[in-house]
Amino acid sequence: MIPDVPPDVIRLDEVSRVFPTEPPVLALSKICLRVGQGDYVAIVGPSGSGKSTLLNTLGLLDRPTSGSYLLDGIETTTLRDGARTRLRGRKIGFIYQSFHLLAHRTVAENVMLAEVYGRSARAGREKAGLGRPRLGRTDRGSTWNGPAGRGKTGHGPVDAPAGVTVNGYGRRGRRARAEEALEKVGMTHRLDFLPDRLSGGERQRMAIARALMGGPSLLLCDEPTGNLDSKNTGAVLDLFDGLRDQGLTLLVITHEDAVSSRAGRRVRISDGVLTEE
Ligand SMILES: Nc1ncnc2c1ncn2[C@@H]1O[C@H](COP(=O)(O)OP(=O)(O)OP(=O)(O)O)[C@@H](O)[C@H]1O
Repeated sequence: MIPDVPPDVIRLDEVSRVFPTEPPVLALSKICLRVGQGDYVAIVGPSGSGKSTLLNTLGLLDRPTSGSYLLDGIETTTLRDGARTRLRGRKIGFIYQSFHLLAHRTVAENVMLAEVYGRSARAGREKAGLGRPRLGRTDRGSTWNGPAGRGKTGHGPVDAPAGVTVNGYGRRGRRARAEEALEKVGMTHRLDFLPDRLSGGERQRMAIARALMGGPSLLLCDEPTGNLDSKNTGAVLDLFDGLRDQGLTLLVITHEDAVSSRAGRRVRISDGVLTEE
């Protein structure tokens, strides 16, 4: 009998992305890439080589011009926006260099909000045709107001009384899931702190907890240690090792050898062409 082999988490076949500028830019050129469950892959390459375009494509924030992208065995290139957004919400967590935290929300609330708004905020960006996510926009409150909104009273999804559901999720369950995610990153002692009371390393750990909400199978990280000193970089990399050991798949864009040397695999992009190192 043939054993059941799980599909690759990521399978790209001849994926190209051309930006239709004048002249057009070939940002990704016939990229083939297979990444299995629990793989930890560093993406390196010079500025302008296509790293962010690749990450946006993998994160279903951008569509290839041609080629096939299977995520957990699902062909994504032919999915409609709504289906892509739901798939992204279920399977993918994002971590960025700047932590993109809401300044007036506590640690626990920031993490809880990821579950409430994650889908709609990302959908909004995609619909608006915004390539690389710039979450500073959401920090200013434009997108994060979401379907339930937040009046002047501050009464919004996070504040909703226990038992009231927002977007189909109960507040109490959301709080419990946020605490669980924060426990994974060693942040339960800071649940009710505001982000400005946290160190850089703590902020990034909180952002990692936020990315873990919803139980993604894939973490996409864009220079996750770019704002951290070497001690905090080490702590984040230890966390990544632990997540990989639990079966998460990680792809990390990085310029830092300290980071890429911890990954099991390194791929390089030059002028949109990907090669294994
Ligand atoms: N929306 C866009 N329209 C036109 N060209 C674009 C667009 N986004 C990216 N590009 C071009 O595509 C190429 C790849 O860009 P990308 O941002 O993916 O590079 P990168 O490797 O992430 O660079 P960096 O390390 O500086 O962030 C570059 O030549 C860039 O100018």
